[in-house]
Amino acid sequence: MVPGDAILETRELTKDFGGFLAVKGVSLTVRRGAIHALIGPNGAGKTTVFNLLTRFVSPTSGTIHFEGRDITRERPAQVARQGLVRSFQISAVFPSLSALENVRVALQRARGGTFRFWRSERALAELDDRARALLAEVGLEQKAAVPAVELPYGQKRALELATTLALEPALLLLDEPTQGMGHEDVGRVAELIRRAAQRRTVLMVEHNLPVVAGLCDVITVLQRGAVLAEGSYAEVSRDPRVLEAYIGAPA
Ligand SMILES: Nc1ncnc2c1ncn2[C@@H]1O[C@H](COP(=O)(O)OP(=O)(O)OP(=O)(O)O)[C@@H](O)[C@H]1O
Repeated sequence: MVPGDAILETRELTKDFGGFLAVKGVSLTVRRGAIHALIGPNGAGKTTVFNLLTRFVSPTSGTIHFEGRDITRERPAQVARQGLVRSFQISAVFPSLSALENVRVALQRARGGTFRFWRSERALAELDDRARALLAEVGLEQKAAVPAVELPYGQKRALELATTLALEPALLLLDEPTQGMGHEDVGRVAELIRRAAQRRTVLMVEHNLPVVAGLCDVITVLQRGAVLAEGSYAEVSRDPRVLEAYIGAPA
């Protein structure tokens, strides 16, 4: 997908935690269809930006527009319903349920609002096609019957991704999707993100720079709460200010 119009725009987004400016005037444009990374040294404000976007935290000043609509003061659930969804925001994996059951529950929540225990087996079975399609999308079609607790770590993360995709995000926020993974799982998850991004926009916080280099169209570098640089990986990785922020010395 060629990145297009802006799906998300922040203007001068600022968060003051009792005198400490964790986010300072961040104006960020995420283009439709892009895989956009937010990187930066520890404490740069990446998580706070995510919390502002999902409305877990209210900005001190500035605005957030999603799909052209001002969501600056909306509630997290409203924002999620409009399609701005953070992985693990709503979905949680139930360990004793099978992979398929987990995705079915996520689909029910997305469609029905509340978890309706009284739904018949037959009604649940109707969700199976969609649930199986989502499992296939994350490469777990052979694991449908396996209880989530028995899946290895990388597959559990893939299942979490499937339960998030059940919410039909237009913009998927991923918070360090490869954190804590071994080399093999990192490659697999990167491939899953690439696939998921074929029909969606992705904004991710990621510390693994080779993953960012291989996956992301646009990279915004934050430092001390402000945007330091933005561009392709090739551009930002040779920017002396970025090198200095990461290495702590001029290039
Ligand atoms: N609720 C809070 N109250 C006060 N300070 C906070 C709060 N949340 C975050 N901060 C501070 O804001 C700064 C930015 O934190 P944030 O977690 O957004 O950075 P980050 O870029 O996500 O870092 P990391 O890569 O380590 O996760 C840090 O100095 C942090 O201590």
